[in-house]
Amino acid sequence: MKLLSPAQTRALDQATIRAQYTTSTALMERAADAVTNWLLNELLLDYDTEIHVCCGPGNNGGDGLVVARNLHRAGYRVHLWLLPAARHSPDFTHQQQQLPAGLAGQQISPNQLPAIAAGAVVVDALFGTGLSRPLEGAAAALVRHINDSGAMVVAVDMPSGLYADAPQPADCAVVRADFTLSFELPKLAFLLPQNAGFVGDWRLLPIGLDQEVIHNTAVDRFFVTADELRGQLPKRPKFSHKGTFGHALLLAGSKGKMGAAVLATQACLCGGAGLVTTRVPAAGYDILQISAPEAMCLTDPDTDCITELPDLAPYDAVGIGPGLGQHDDTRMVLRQLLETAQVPLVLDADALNLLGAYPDLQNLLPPNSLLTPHPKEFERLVGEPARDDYHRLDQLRDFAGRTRCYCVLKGAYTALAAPDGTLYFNSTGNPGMATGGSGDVLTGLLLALRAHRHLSPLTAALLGLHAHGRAGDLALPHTGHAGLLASDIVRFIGPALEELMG
Ligand SMILES: NC(=O)C1=CN([C@@H]2O[C@H](COP(=O)(O)OP(=O)(O)OC[C@H]3O[C@@H](n4cnc5c(N)ncnc54)[C@H](OP(=O)(O)O)[C@@H]3O)[C@@H](O)[C@H]2O)[C@H](O)CC1
Ligand SMILES: [K+]
Repeated sequence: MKLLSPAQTRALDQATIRAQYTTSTALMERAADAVTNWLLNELLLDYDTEIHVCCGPGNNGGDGLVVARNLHRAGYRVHLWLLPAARHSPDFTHQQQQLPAGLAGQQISPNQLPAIAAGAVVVDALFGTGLSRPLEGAAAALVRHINDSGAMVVAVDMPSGLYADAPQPADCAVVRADFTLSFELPKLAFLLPQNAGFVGDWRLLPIGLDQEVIHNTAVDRFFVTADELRGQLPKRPKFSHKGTFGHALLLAGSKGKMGAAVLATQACLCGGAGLVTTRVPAAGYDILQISAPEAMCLTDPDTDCITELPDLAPYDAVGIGPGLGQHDDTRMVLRQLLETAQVPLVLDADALNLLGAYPDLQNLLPPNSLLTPHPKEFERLVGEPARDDYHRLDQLRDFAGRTRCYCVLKGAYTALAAPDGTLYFNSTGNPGMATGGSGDVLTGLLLALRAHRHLSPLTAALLGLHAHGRAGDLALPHTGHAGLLASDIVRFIGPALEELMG
């Protein structure tokens, strides 16, 4: 799915109106009907609940007027509150004229705010994608009042006060919604941790916006759904053999962190690599052979860390990092790998920390390498803390462009930046996956997909990120959030990949 800017969203509305020979009022009614239906069918409003619909001066407010009218007609207890404004949008004015006699909107002011009981529902239709500056005066006072009320808050399109794709100054008033009901496509703001408390759970309501226009709108950021990935993992041909799916080499493990090597190895096996060889320090030999008998084990001469790079000739892809440690000799192995590798690389954990501590190594990164930092590792990699989540995305793009690599930023809605600066956000996963070893599993899975001979670097990365989160989602009913372990993710990699197969 494309993540459009507010200007692109406006253009899409207009194009839809032209393409479908409809009017902006009719489109507004579609949007408002979708919100009304969601409130009735998903929130299961009951007739005793007090519903406060708060409307701003633009089309977001217009949506609210129609929702209020719909609910009033259906017999619900609706209170309608309007913000004072010098100008209203034409559609707002039109909808205001359509209000039934029993539903008069009352204007609020900073000293006259509505009484909102904790058991009430607030429909926030103050501002949507047309927000042009931070909220002040009556709007800010009403938003703070709503946030303090304890009522259930449902935001129409956007939580009011939040920008769709840019940071707002600290301390400005933003609605803290329980649910945000957005039309057709998500907004970038919904995917960033700093906005989670404002957006709440978000849902997309289809309103029949023109698909051809969406298709023709150029964007450089996407929210990647299962529908878009399904079929992209080639089916295994009947006469395939283990050589068909590549031979992966993993360099992982150090004293006390051999489990990371095990998890990444298991994930690589479950990710479908034809053969997996794992290089571990000598002390890891028994551990790996017992816990991953399907993999081959190459031991390093050193007991506790990796000090020598094996011959790379047999391998189709190399992964390095899980549990690796940052010993000087290990760093030399990393340098040698970056200098000599002719096959795809996946770099994680301590390999990234070494790249951060010795930035000259970054110049050696072969193009199309895949790096998988979490935000702290990413900060070490770029050597500068991000001002906010938007700035971090800029840094991610810059890094991918500068190194000509694919760089992941792990988290809820894990982001991937491609060398051309395009951003892709993953749609799967759950908070139970924030657990030790989860990243090692991702590395192993991505390594398997990079060893696959028929996947582009981008497709391999997107499939891997999706399948990793989906495996966690499939494990969740069996484990619960707290009980979800990295090894549970491994168990469900196979079923998650099966869903994506052509
Ligand atoms: N396809 C769709 O997504 C559809 C969306 N719809 C709904 O329309 C809104 C967008 O409507 P728009 O009128 O463009 O914008 P808003 O309603 O968000 O607000 C614009 C008005 O608010 C004023 N404004 C902006 N910022 C502030 C502020 N901080 N304080 C006070 N007033 C503010 C703005 O005035 P300007 O001075 O900036 O001109 C406008 O008057 C979208 O979010 C959906 O809810 C359609 O209904 C259907 C299709
Ligand atoms: K809103």
